[in-house]
Amino acid sequence: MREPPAAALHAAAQAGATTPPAVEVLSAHKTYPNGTVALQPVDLTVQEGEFITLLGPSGCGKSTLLKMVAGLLEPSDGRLLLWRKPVQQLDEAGRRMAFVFQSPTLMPWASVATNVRLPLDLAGVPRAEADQRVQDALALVGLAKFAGSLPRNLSGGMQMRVSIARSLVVQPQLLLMDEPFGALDEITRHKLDTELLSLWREKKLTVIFVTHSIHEAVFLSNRVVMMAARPGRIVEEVAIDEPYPRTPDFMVTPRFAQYAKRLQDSLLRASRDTDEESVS
Ligand SMILES: Nc1ncnc2c1ncn2[C@@H]1O[C@H](COP(=O)(O)OP(=O)(O)OP(=O)(O)O)[C@@H](O)[C@H]1O
Repeated sequence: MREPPAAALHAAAQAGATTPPAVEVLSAHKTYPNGTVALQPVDLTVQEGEFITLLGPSGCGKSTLLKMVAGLLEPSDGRLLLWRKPVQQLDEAGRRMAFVFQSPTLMPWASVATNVRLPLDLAGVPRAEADQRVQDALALVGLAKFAGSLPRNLSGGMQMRVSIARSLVVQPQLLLMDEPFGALDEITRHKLDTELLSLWREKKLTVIFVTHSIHEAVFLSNRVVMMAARPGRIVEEVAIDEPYPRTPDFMVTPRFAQYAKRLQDSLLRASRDTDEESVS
C-alpha cells in the first residue's frame, strides 16, 4: 500500500502551485532485449527541490529507473518527463541534470581540474569561463587546493568529491546519483552524506539517490521509494518528515530508529515478495 507522498506535497506547496514537478515517470516500464523484465509500469513524481531515495533488493530496477530518468535508457513504453517535457526531446541545456556513478571514473593521467572541466570542454564552454566554474565547483566540495593533483594521489572519498564537482560544474538542477558512496568506508560515507545535504540545500537541487543503506536513506531523504524485484516495481513510499539541517545527532534519536525499523520491515517484505515471485 503506497502512502501519500507527504514530503512531496510539502515541497510542492513550498515551491508554489505553478512550479512543475522536476521529474514525472508515467507508466514507464523496461524489458531488456534479452527478455528480462527489469521494471513493470512505474509511476513516480519528484517535486522540484525534493531529495528522494530509491531503496530495494538487488535487481529491483533502481539503476534502470535512474538511467531512464537520465535519458540514458529508453523505456519500452511509458513516458519520462523533466519539468513537463519528454526527456528524450531535451537537448543538453534543457536537461539541466548530472549523473553520478558509484565509481568516480576519473581520467588517471589528468589533473583534478582537467577531470572536472571535461563536461565543459565537451560542451565547448570558453576556457576562462570553464576555469572559473571548475574553481567554484572544487571550492564547493572542499578541494580547491587539489586542482593540480592527480587522482591517484587522492583518497577514495576525495576522488568521489572530484566526481561530484565534475557533476556540479554543469550547474545541474537535477542530480541523479547511483550508489555514489557505496564503495566508501562508513565514516567517509557519512561525511560525504552530510556534505551532499549542504550542497542540496545551498544549490536548491532536486536529487534522486540510489542506495542499499537504510540509514543513509533515512538520514538524507524527504521520501524513500521502496522497490521490489522480478519484476521491478515500486511497492511503498515512506515520507521522512524531519527538519533539515540533519546532523549526526539525528541518527541517535528514537525517531531515526523508528524510520529505520519501518524501512527494514518494508525491505524485508520487498525481498520476500521478490523471492516468492522468483519461485512462482
Ligand atoms: N543491460 C541489461 N540487459 C539485460 N538485463 C539487465 C541489463 N541491465 C540490468 N538488467 C537486469 O535488470 C534487472 C534490474 O537491474 P538494475 O541494475 O536496474 O537493478 P538494481 O536494483 O539497480 O540492482 P543493484 O541493486 O544490484 O544495483 C536485473 O534483473 C538485472 O539483471
